[in-house]
Amino acid sequence: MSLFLDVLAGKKARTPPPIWMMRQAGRYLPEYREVRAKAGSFLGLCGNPELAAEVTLQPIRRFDFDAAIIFSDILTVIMALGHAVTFDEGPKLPPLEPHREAVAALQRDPARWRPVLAPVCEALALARAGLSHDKALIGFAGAPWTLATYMAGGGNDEQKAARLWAYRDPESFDALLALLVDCVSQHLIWQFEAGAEAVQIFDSWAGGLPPVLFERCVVKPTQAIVEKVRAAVPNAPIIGFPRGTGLTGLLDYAEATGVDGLSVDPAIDLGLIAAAEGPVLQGNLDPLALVAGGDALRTGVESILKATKHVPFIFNLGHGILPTTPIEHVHELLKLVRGTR
Ligand SMILES: Cc1c2[nH]c(c1CCC(=O)O)Cc1[nH]c(c(CCC(=O)O)c1C)Cc1[nH]c(c(CCC(=O)O)c1C)Cc1[nH]c(c(C)c1CCC(=O)O)C2
Repeated sequence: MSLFLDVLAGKKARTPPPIWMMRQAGRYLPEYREVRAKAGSFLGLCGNPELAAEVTLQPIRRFDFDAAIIFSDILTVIMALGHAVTFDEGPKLPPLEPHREAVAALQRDPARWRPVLAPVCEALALARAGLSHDKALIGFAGAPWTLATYMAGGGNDEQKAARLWAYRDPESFDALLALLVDCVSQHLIWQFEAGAEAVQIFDSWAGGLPPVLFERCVVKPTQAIVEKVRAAVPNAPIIGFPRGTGLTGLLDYAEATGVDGLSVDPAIDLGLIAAAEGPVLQGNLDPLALVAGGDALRTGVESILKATKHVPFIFNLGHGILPTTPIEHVHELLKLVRGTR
């Protein structure tokens, strides 16, 4: 079994810990930029299984990370529901009308989701075939709340449109979340069937919600996904990443959803959360400390390793790697985490 899966199964602390990075296939790598140019567009790259598998493997070849994450995007699920998604310096979606009719018009037949999501599964099979057995392959999906924030009209604006919709018309917003729970669960199950050995659920906009909305829109839908996926794939290893929730939100989420792993954002004191009995921890270096390098990187890594010395732990960033990250800093990070290995 790979070091990553062994630790995620909660067996024990390992020194050095397994390491991978969110968004590890991306624009900071020249070989990624080359394939991306060949594909023509980001969505073209996501929809081409050979090229998607190739960029999935690039960071493993270059850095020998312990896990590969399949190259795709969380917004593919929205496309499977029949809602338009384009990318132009970030995602651009026409806002879904906050009414029952608009939700009812979305595609709810799994047979119609399948052709849109199949390239992800084909890429997973190709990537798994290209990985050695000591490396794990991670699938992923966006969480219903974060996907709904993009559908309602933008994520990075305190999620105003989605929050207003959730307050003003709870019935249709909950129907949207329920549909997203079904499609995300099915997508994750298909990914396991195609060769994923663990999955991560990205809830990038889980932070800043009042407790009632956090419970209703983040915790409950994620709990339902974990249940559905485990019903189809017994013991499926699942990592949750509810970003920006603070310590108590994170602990509530972990306990209620039953995820195996918790990806922790940079604002959380890992020492405090390591002291609480909970899921396997993953995280949480500030991506900007990796951009900066030097002392910021060294002290950041040291404090994370010290805080997690006695608990099962997976080293990662606290959010995705930034396109401006110097490649030498990633090598330096690996040296700091792995010593001379
Ligand atoms: C919110 C979100 C999205 N996508 C994702 C999230 C959740 C994580 C997070 O909070 O960052 C998740 C994601 N996006 C991508 C992956 C691939 C796997 C990985 O390496 O982690 C994953 C796991 C590729 C990508 N997704 C995107 C890129 C850049 C596209 C390019 O090559 O031009 C990549 C490599 C585009 C994307 N996709 C999305 C945005 C906001 C953007 C634009 C921002 C940006 O350009 O970095 C939506």
